[in-house]
Amino acid sequence: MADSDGHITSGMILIVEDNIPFGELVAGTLREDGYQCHTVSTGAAALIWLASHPVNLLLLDYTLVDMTGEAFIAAMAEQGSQVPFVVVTGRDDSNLAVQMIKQGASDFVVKDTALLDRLPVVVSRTLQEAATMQRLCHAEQALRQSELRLARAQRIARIGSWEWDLQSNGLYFSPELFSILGYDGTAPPDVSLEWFYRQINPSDTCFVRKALSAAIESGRNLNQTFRIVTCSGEEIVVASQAELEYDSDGRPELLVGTLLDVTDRTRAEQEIHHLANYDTLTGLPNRNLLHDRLQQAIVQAARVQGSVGVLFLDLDRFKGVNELLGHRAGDQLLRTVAERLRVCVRESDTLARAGGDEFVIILSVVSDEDGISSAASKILAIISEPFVIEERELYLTASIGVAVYPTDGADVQSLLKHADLAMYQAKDMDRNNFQFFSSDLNVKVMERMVLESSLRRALERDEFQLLYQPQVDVITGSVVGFEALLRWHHPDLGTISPEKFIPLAEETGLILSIGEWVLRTACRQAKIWQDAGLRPVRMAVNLSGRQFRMKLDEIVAAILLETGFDPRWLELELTESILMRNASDNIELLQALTAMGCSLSIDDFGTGYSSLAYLKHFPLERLKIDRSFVRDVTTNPDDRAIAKIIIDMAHTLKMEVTAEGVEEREQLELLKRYGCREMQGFFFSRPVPAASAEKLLRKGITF
Ligand SMILES: Nc1nc2c(ncn2[C@@H]2O[C@@H]3COP(=O)(O)O[C@H]4[C@@H](O)[C@H](n5cnc6c(=O)[nH]c(N)nc65)O[C@@H]4COP(=O)(O)O[C@H]3[C@H]2O)c(=O)[nH]1
Repeated sequence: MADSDGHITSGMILIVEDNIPFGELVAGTLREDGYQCHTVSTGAAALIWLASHPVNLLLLDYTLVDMTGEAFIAAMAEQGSQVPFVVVTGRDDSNLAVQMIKQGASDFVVKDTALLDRLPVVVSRTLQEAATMQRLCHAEQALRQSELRLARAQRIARIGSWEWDLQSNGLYFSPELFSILGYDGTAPPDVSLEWFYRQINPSDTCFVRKALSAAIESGRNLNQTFRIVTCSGEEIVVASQAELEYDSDGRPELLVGTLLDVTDRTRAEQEIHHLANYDTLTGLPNRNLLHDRLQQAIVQAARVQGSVGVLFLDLDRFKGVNELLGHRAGDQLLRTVAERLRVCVRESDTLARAGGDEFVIILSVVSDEDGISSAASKILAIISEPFVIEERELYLTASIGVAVYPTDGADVQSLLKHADLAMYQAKDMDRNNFQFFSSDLNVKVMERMVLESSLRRALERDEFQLLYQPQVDVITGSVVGFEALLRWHHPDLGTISPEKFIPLAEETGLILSIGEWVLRTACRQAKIWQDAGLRPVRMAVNLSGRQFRMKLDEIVAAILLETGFDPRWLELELTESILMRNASDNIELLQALTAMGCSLSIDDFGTGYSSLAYLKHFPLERLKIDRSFVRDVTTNPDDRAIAKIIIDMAHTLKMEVTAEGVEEREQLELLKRYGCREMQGFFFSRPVPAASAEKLLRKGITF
């Protein structure tokens, strides 16, 4: 506690005085001022009291009966007591005073007539000084601790720190910074700025110098990454950040910075960049980088009104080589082809592997078609030279399609597509030749050919993805199932809708392998969710007509076995037309599927020509009302009537019913009133990737 003048007027004072009446007199005076006091008459009693009580100040009579003042002070220090003390002595002896202060006394008072008047001031001042000392001590301790913590954190994070005193040009490096520079066991040198510049990779020195000057001139923070050669000769990459501090006149005084070893991170970034942009087999740019380079070439050509030639090369009958000699030989052949092609292109051109046995060459800024023709002829000639693979001589040819910017396309996509189309024409013309794209080509036929050829490769290139659209019980509000919907991410054409490629997949028979992939992926995903402890829900998978005819039950059984998915959660969606085609033959297959435990539903119900009489012969569990009826159900009386009939009919046949394509609350309310309990549509959620579908399943859908 302090009085109005700021004097400390509380605390426990131990008075050591062999003259007991005098000791009590002193205690009484100090008590009047608010202190607590305890009086002892010997040094030994004082030491015992000190050891067991909190004491803020000691008033020590220098001449004790049992020991000298000097011996008492030594004993006090020995027992670890740091209580401040004021010495009271009968003599006014300045030598003694100095000696006492040297021994640690805070003050010195003479036992004379004015003592009792002076004592409260001396006590208060001593307590105040002691409190200040204690605060200082704590602050120093905290500072030391925080410095230690910072040093530890810097050591763990491998962050070095530095300071450059701009006025004296002195440089300070932290121990961690020396350690980054390789001076771990060795003595660090006397650092100077010039010495530091010599540690930097010479190619980077210039910009580091410039960056430091710029930071000082502009006052902006420094943020630079550069290479350093450590004292063991190893090259590392470091990132340095610094900021300027100013003196009281506002002049730059200090540049304070950190330095971090980012070698591992930089290498990982370079590796990721390489993996994302280069083909691992041949080391050539991949499609990703090809797109970037073509874009750059277009921009450059546009600037000078020049042209760009895009050559799309496909090896003829490469598949046969692969099958005959195996994949290892196939890979070796592709690497050799890449090496040969590399020789044919200039530094400014780009040679990329577009996937499989396809390569693309960008001839940037070409003058005319003759230049492109001679490049293409050179390529064909170099490919037709014999290859020796695994001690076998092989002969290969290639077909090349050419598209030219700007005549055949103004952007990356159309140029690649047209070069691809022209390549198909070259293949048609008995291979081993090149063709320029011509807009007279039957584009529709060609486009189909391109689509078909890339569809053939889509599975092996992992270009398919399943999205999942939730099916919701509108009474309870919970997700009761998902419909798996297929997407094709074409590398050039972007995402292609299933409505566009499923018919083609059907015609070409590719739907069998694609459909199997869909079934396997959907079952595997649903099993992953179940294994993760999520509530089991239905997984609905679309089937196409062609799949329906090909031993579907065996395929489904094999996939269920492989994935371990319980068939009672699998629903197979068939369209009306599939069902009604060879209706009687289908019944057997449908029965085999339901015997396995799967359920069946009719998709897009209402759009086909289902015979109601027949419907009841099929082991169907669910009807899905087509979204074309749902769309206008609130406005079109006919659609409303159809929707109502379908719902009633489903119930009569003891079937479940799901409305598809619900986009608005009004549609939901109306269909719910008609007795439709399960719905699906954008109103609840669009089809989403697996991770988002999982979130919907965990958190539910609010509507
Ligand atoms: N306007 C509107 N549309 C909605 C709404 N809710 C859902 N849809 C869309 O409606 C389609 C429902 O699938 P579907 O009738 O089986 O129709 C499917 C199905 O017949 C076929 N399909 C999709 N995936 C596969 C598959 O894996 N195999 C087979 N064979 N066919 C598939 O492609 C069709 C189209 O599929 P998607 O483009 O994914 O289109 C999906 C879905 O995105 C909505 O509220 N409004």
